[in-house]
Amino acid sequence: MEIRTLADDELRTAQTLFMRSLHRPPVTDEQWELVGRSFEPGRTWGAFAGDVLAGTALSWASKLRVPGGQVRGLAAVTRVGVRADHRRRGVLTGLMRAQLAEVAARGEVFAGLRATEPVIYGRFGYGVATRFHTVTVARDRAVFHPGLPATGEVRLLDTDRALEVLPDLYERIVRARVGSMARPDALWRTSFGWPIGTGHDPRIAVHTGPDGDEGYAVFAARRPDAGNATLEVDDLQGSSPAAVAALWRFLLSIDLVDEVKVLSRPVDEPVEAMFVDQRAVSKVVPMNDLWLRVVDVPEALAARSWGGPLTLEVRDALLPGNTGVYRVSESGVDRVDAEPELSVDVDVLAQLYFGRWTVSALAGVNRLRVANPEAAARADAAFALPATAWTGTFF
Ligand SMILES: CC(=O)SCCNC(=O)CCNC(=O)[C@H](O)C(C)(C)COP(=O)(O)OP(=O)(O)OC[C@H]1O[C@@H](n2cnc3c(N)ncnc32)[C@H](O)[C@@H]1OP(=O)(O)O
Repeated sequence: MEIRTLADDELRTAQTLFMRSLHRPPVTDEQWELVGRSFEPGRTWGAFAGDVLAGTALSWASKLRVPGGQVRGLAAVTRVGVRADHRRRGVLTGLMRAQLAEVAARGEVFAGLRATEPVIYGRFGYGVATRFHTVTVARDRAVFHPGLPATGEVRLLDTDRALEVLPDLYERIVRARVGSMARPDALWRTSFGWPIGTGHDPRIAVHTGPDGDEGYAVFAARRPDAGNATLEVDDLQGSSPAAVAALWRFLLSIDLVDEVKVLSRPVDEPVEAMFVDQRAVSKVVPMNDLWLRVVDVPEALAARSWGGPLTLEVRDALLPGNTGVYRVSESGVDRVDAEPELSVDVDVLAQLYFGRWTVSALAGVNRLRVANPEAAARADAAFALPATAWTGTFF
């Protein structure tokens, strides 16, 4: 099997392979006009069995905001697929190894992805780092609490104008949010259900408050055969609770709608508390958000804030340069020759990094090793975050 980055004239074959692997038809010529521009140079991998392209994976250059507020390079991995007649022969394994080496060579500290199936990526060192809630509100019960902020105005934008407004607005909104990622241009253009023949017809609402644009929602109506529609909101972002509330007010004011379903909200957002009758929130479904791979362990440890000192061992079979014992604290990170208080595999580090789990919780199910109960408490304090992380971007 030969594994190498693809040339420009091989990208459409790779796109077709990926679409087929998700049981979707190849892109049309018209769609390719758009999709063809969403590959970043030198970042699309192919695995060849003889002349046949058997598998592919790509990444986009992005950035991730870590605990404490610093940002570091993130390879946003997507369009992973292996031909149905070449599965379970190590094609993905070869692609993942090559891609991780590439990401490390680029100096990107993290790789991240959204997984179709949770069993695929743990073996390559990825772990679920953040979670989100899909929230559905029934319109007939949705009476807002009288104290809920009601500020500003909402206007609808067409797609072209939205592509000018939303990228900057998004970057401003997430500036303070730990776990958020920068959205590559390709993502805005292709992965947002923009009308590229999917039958999806998204509309865009922007909220303006006293200081200008403060939030937006991208939504589309799914109409059942009989009755009113469900408004499916693919993306809702606001710079403050007031901006988010204003967008909920707008979405729930739209006629011929039974319910509003927002795909991704932070797990600690008090949506129920917006309503007089909290049963207005008819469904909350917890989901995996970002699958994280720490590619450069010392840099990732140095970039984030710590709630206390800790001696931590990390084991990484695929990128063995990461394996070692680290002393972390607010004043920095050193490799040390010492007995660790906590030992983790690199996929477990990903699950601790943004506070998805506590060390004590994972010790209870043997996903890591702590030297003693006091060490578990110290490690909990070291990893603790003041606020829940949320990524909230699909790619
Ligand atoms: C970020 C994204 O783009 S997510 C999209 C991922 N793509 C898809 O889901 C499309 C459909 N699926 C596929 O194309 C392929 O089945 C892939 C990419 C998931 C796996 O590719 P393969 O080349 O078959 O994987 P590979 O042979 O390297 O498997 C490595 C190991 O993972 C296991 N594995 C891989 N996929 C799965 C799965 N879906 N379920 C269970 N085990 C799996 C294999 O059994 C193998 O384990 P083993 O070495 O113990 O036997």
